[in-house]
This record gives sequence, C-alpha cells and structure tokens, in this order.
Amino acid sequence: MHCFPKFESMDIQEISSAQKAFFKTHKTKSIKFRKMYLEKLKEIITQNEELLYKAIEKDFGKSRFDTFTTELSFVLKDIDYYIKNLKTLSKPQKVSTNLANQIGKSLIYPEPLGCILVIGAWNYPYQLSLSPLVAALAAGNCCILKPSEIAENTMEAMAKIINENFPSEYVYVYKGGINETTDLLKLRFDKIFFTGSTKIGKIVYKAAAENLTPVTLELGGKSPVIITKEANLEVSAKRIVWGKFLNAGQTCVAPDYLVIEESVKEQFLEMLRKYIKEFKYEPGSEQYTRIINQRNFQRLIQLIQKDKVYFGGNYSEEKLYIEPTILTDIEWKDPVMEEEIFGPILPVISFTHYNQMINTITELEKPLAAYLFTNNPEEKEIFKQKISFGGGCINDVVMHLSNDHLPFGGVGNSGIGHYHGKYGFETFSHQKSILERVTWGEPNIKYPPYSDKKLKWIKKLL
Ligand SMILES: NC(=O)c1ccc[n+]([C@@H]2O[C@H](COP(=O)([O-])OP(=O)(O)OC[C@H]3O[C@@H](n4cnc5c(N)ncnc54)[C@H](O)[C@@H]3O)[C@@H](O)[C@H]2O)c1
Repeated sequence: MHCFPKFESMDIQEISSAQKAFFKTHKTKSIKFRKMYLEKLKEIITQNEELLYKAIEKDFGKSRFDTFTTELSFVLKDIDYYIKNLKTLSKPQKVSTNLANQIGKSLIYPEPLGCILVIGAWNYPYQLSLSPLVAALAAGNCCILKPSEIAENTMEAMAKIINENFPSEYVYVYKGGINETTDLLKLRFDKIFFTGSTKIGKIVYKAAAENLTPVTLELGGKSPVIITKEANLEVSAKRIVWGKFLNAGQTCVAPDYLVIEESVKEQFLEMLRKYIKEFKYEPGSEQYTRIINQRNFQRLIQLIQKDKVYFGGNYSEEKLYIEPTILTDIEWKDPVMEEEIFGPILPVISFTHYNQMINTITELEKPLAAYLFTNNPEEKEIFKQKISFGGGCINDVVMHLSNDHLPFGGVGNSGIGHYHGKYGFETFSHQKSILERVTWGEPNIKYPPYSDKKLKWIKKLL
C-alpha cells in the first residue's frame, strides 16, 4: 500500500465556503480590485525571485536562465497583458440584433465564473500554476491553486508567497498530493483547470461531471517532429535539440519523436550530435536539468534500448541525470513509441513516402503539438490539413506557446479547452447574452390566436 505524505494546509472546505461567500460580495468584479491584486502578484513574484529560483533548483536543478525565460517571464508577461487589456476584455460587446427582436439591442457580457480550482503540473511548476491563476483572477474569479506536490519546494514557495499576501477567501494555495486533490475534487467549483497527464485528466473530468463543472484539461501526448529533405537541416537541428532537451525533455510540447526522410537521416543525426555538444547539454552543466524523481528516472531508463543508441544513453541513478539520448532505427511498434516519453530520449524513425508517413501519424492519438521542418509548400499543406493536433509550428518547435495571440491547448486525448492571452480570459468567463427591448410598440404577429395571414408575415420576417 502507498503511503502518501500529509501536507499542512488550512481546512479546505472552510476556504472553499469562504471563497464562495466572498465571490458573492461582487468585490472581485471590480476592475480596480482585479488590477490591484494582479499588481500585487507581480510585486511578490519580483520580490521573491531569489526564493523561487532556489526552490526550483532544489526540485530538479533548473537554471535561473531557464526558470526566468520559460517560467517567470511568462507569468509576468501575462500579468502585464491583463493589466493593460482588462478594460477592453471585460467590456460588454455589442452585436447586431435580428429583425424579429427589433426594436432592441444585443450585448455579450463577460462575467466571472466564480470559484476556480487550478491543479498544476510539476515540469514548469511556476508557469503552469501561476499563468492559469493570473487568467482566472483577471477574469474576476476567486481561486484555489493546487500545485504539483512532485515539485515540493516550488509548491512550498508558491504557498508561502501567495498565502502570506492574499486573503484566503480570494486566493489560496492548497498544498497536497493525491489524497488532498481527491478531497478537493469532491468540492463544488465553477471551473476546474487541470494541467497534467491524460490518465489523471480522466479522473478530474469524471469528478467534475458529478457537479457539471466545466473543465479545461491541458494534457500531454506524443508530439511528432517531421523533417523532410527539403528542410533547412542546420537550422532544424539547432531548433530541435533546444526544444527537445530543454528541461531534460520534461516539456509537454517537446518533440516526443522524430520522423525523418531516409535520404537525409545520417547527415541530420550528425547535426543533432553537434548541437547537443555545442549547447553543453550534459549532466552537471548549468543548462541541463535533472529528472524530477526516481519513479520517472526508472521509467525513462527502461526506454533506452541499448542496441539502438546513436548518441548518449548514459545515466546516473544517484544524481538523477540522463544524457541527451538519440535512438535510431526505431519502428512504430517499438516500446518507446507507446507512451509519451517526457524525458531526454529522442527516438528517430525514417520514412521514404511522405503521404504514407503522414497517414501513419493520423492513426495515432491526437498529440498536443506537431512540428514540420520543410520549405516545400505542398508538404506544409498536407501537414496542416491531415494531422489534427493541439498546436504546433512549421520550421520551429515549442515556440508557438510563447505567442499569446495563439490559443494554447490540446485536442482529443491531449486536452479540452485552451488559454493564453484573451483565450485565458475567456476560459475563466461566462459569455452572458442579453437582449434588451424597448417597451413601446408591440405588434401582435407572434401572439395567439394564430392565422394564415400571421403565418404569411412570419415567413417573410424569419
Ligand atoms: N498541456 C499542457 O500544458 C501540459 C503542461 C505540462 C505537462 N503536461 C502533461 O502533464 C504530464 C506530466 O505532469 P505530471 O506528472 O505532473 O502529471 P500528473 O497527471 O501526474 O499530475 C498532475 C496533477 O494531478 C495531481 N494528481 C496526481 N494523481 C492524482 C489522482 N489520482 N487524483 C487526483 N489528482 C491527482 C497531482 O497532484 C498534480 O497536481 C505529462 O503528460 C505532460 O505532457 C501538459
């Protein structure tokens, strides 16, 4: 039997009831209130930058550079975006009114959903917990945030800085693992925003269904990267090595496996090797992250098929490091192709017929991301039209998620819903439609008793 650690937190039922009561005061709906707390969050993140760096360093050896560029800068940018655009985003939107409802006006009012539960993942613990929190607060909600207990130090750090600075009836960081999350999921929320695996996403979805709670599920999957002979191989290799081995491959949108045209395979593998060395992605170096824990480490080393290692393949159990590893001559049915890898192992499959390879990919579960490197317009078109995936890039990897004008989320097994920028605001808002009519002049046409003459007019009107 598993023994789960207990986390010290306040009584969550009490917090949840207090948040419901607080939401009903309508204070969170004021733009001034929302801006004030967004500013506050920015201030406490900036003031506690050192504490946040130290916590993540302790959890899995992530560098300050990576923590700033892939985590804190995202959250700070989100805060600035919402502060700047809050008025416009919250404004009722006037839409046209159809003939049958004249004389009248039609407006859409974005209104906060109420009390939100955000459940975060460990791999980008700050970004994946705080960015949804920021969007939820910008939209005028109260929020309970449950970061991942797997990155325990970052969870503690977020709980400390937020719980000391925010009233718990408005925002509360609840520390917990499976037991605590199970308890949380028994409570009623107005929205659950979950980031994590597809397996746990299903548990969350089931629990949410009990209360008809809407969900956003930001999940994972096996994201392919395809390279054809018409790609700029040098640039492709550089971008792929960065996107795959950043965070030691523990990135939801990292290329999971590489599919390459046979004729350029050898040349390309050499380029991958060159960039891994050039970037100094090596155990112990500042830019190379550890594997988060023993469980994931053991899972990953099982995937390293020794006879297929082209590069890397070494590891240290004691230090939880796995070298960037490239596996070549991989077949679609190999064990490494079954589950999302979520680590620094890149299997390489080669192809000779582009369309056939695309068809094989479309038979798999819809991934969170997909990437194509080519300069051939026809290949681009086929990729865009045939493969369904959450989001992706042509001639790059990962970077699409840094553009706030693009919604970020999965499809099918890789998730439900999306966020970032205005999409984040919408995710935590209800679009309330209101038609307002004048009260003078009321033709009898729609009212009984009916007649052929009325029907004739109705047909003309509708
Ligand atoms: N789409 C995205 O934005 C995104 C981002 C990061 C990670 N991911 C995906 O997340 C996965 C890795 O993250 P992870 O290991 O933290 O995921 P996970 O599913 O194990 O955990 C996510 C959260 O669920 C909670 N949890 C775990 N077991 C639970 C249970 N039985 N009942 C209720 N709650 C439970 C955890 O405490 C944690 O907060 C990968 O699949 C990755 O692709 C997706």
